[in-house]
Amino acid sequence: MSVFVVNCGSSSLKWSVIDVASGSTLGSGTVQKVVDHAAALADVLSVAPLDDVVAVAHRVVHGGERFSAPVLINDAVVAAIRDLSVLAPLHNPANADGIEIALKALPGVPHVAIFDTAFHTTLPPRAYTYAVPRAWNVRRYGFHGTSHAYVSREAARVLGRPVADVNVIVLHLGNGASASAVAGGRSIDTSMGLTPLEGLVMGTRSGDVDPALVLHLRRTHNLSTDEIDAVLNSRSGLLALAGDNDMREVQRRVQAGDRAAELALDVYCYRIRKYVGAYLAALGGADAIAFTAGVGENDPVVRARSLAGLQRLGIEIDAARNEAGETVISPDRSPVAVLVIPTNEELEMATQAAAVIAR
Ligand SMILES: Nc1ncnc2c1ncn2[C@@H]1O[C@H](COP(=O)(O)OP(=O)(O)O)[C@@H](O)[C@H]1O
Ligand SMILES: CC(=O)OP(=O)(O)O
Ligand SMILES: [Mg+2]
Repeated sequence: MSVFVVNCGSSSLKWSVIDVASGSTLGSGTVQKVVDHAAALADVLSVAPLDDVVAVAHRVVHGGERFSAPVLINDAVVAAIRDLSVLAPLHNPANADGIEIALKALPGVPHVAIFDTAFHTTLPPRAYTYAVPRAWNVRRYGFHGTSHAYVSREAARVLGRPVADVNVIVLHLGNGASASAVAGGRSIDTSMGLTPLEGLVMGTRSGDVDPALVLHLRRTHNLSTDEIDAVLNSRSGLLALAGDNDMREVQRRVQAGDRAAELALDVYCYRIRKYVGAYLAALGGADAIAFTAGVGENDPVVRARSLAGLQRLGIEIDAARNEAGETVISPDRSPVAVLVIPTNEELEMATQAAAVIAR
């Protein structure tokens, strides 16, 4: 029994076929620079091992107030996902396109939507409430929830303790990046907000800025709302500071003595450190800090710089373990375990989709 997992992004289509019982990947791939989602999916369908597929699991970034758990997809669900595009302009339109195309191509199996926001529906009001008029009906949602859920559970497993007993700070550092504070398996705070723009510095996104920056840009640079949106989401972050959104290239430039790249790296890591401090306080102490996703899993420099100087808080990294990318990169005596845990959003999605169709 396998599940076809689809992550249809704005510029790429990632897919895998996961055998749910064993957790093994029967096939996977990424189509980069997708312009025509229908053509890209048709290509994938011709190579993916779909014989035993019992469901299709679709990643959907924004579930808004409406979706707090995975759902079987029907026309109303697709329409609601499209309606949420204003809150995730980089993600939801492509997610919805992918679903519609896959529904046509694979009409014989149930399709399930898995929402990035779902894991964070446990946030308490004090964490999700912005101090703005209630009538605006805005709040923080949080994203990358599938990854934060999987990695926080894996962290407890590595520590050999029940999920309910451990506090974990998860640092998901991929193209998008977010931190979360997970207490006993429940997300109690996370760095992304109403949209996936808030929080950490990302490849092309600014993360936290003074909200008055937007007003300033409108007034003094005469930029339109759409222009500001495009700059903060697609032309900020590492790309704006270092000239490239890929951390590997930023590191190459740092090595070559590029001062702009050095500052970009410094800003990126310092922002992570501030969130670690905030979440240590929010949790009242953590048992583990887990790095995950492309940068978190592969970049020892970012891991070391983000947590440098935190020995007094019980946080330390063993240089050799960090360089080797071991699972536990803190010294054995360390009160807070620092972990490198490869995320597996595909397995998590497949498992959740299988649970939905079993109901
Ligand atoms: N060896 C590496 N060192 C530093 N950064 C890396 C490395 N490998 C991948 N990355 C970074 O990971 C990012 C992609 O992360 P990933 O989790 O795959 O992203 P996505 O959000 O698309 O799933 C790339 O933009 C790249 O900057
Ligand atoms: C929500 C989000 O930022 O997703 P991604 O990292 O895939 O861009
Ligand atoms: Mg990823």
